[in-house]
Amino acid sequence: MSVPDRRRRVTVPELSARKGGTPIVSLTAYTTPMARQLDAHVDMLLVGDSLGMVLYGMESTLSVTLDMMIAHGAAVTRGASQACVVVDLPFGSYQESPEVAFRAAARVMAETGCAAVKLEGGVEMASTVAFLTKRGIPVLGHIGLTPQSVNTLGGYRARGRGGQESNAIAADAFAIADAGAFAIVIEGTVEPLARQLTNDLAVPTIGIGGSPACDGQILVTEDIVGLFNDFTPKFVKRYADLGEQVSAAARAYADDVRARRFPGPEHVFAARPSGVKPGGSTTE
Ligand SMILES: Nc1nc(=O)c2c([nH]1)NC[C@@H]1CN(c3ccc(C(=O)N[C@@H](CCC(=O)O)C(=O)O)cc3)CN21
Ligand SMILES: CC(C)C(=O)C(=O)O
Ligand SMILES: [Mg+2]
Repeated sequence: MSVPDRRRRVTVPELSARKGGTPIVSLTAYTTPMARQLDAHVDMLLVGDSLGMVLYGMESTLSVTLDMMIAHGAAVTRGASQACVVVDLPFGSYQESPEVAFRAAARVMAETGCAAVKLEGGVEMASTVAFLTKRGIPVLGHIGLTPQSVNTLGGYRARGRGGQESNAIAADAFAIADAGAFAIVIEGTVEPLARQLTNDLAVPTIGIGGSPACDGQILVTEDIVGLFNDFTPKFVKRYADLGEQVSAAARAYADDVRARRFPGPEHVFAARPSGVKPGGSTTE
């Protein structure tokens, strides 16, 4: 139960085929070094627009641009050779029309080398999901707590409490699945609804504050390793405290410099390199 044995990249159809099987394991990645660390351990890497909040200190995901997603998407595909890489379409790049969405998604696919895009929304986005999938762009759906709608939802609160909201989220899920999404992220949604949708949909569900019943799980990597501490959603489990380790390293380095313990002799370029043969030439 550690590193899956793979030589090649996980494909989108392979993710779809995991419905009801071994849970799909997914994490976010925004950079090459993090992608390299995660690649062997997960089935899918998501370049999430959460990078606006996690890497750039933005208040929400609404200010993230298509150029930012493309730069980080390309960085992640350079660091990953095994996991399926999916890139979020940012707010404003796809909501206007299927044609506008296709233009944005085609840039993402061509300029990052990712395998699929993710977009937020339900019934209102179904025609766009169909437009993209029919033209060769696999789409991962995202319903429930959709952070790009934080202003209409009124905050990052759990969804699906109450019959009307529950029915609306179910309609969203079926609309996106019927439109051809290869899987659907269910975020911040009460367990009974996430469980029912997982049972009723033919495509895999990937939960983030969904439920253990989902066909897979996803979290923001910085949340689980303690590198993002502005807020911690209830659905996050902490696996490491790298933020504390970074602080400790910086503190130790600062102490060393101030006490003149660093740099030591081993960190200094000598005037004459030590590897010179007697009487021989150097490569200087
Ligand atoms: N680092 C990070 N992790 C995420 O999971 C994440 C992002 N950023 N950015 C985009 C969205 C925003 N998300 C969020 C943000 C806050 C809460 C949160 O604080 N939820 C509270 C309840 C808040 C309320 O009731 O108003 C909780 O207890 O979970 C949840 C999800 C999920 N996504
Ligand atoms: C957490 C996931 C689902 C996401 O959309 C993001 O990271 O932006
Ligand atoms: Mg996102």
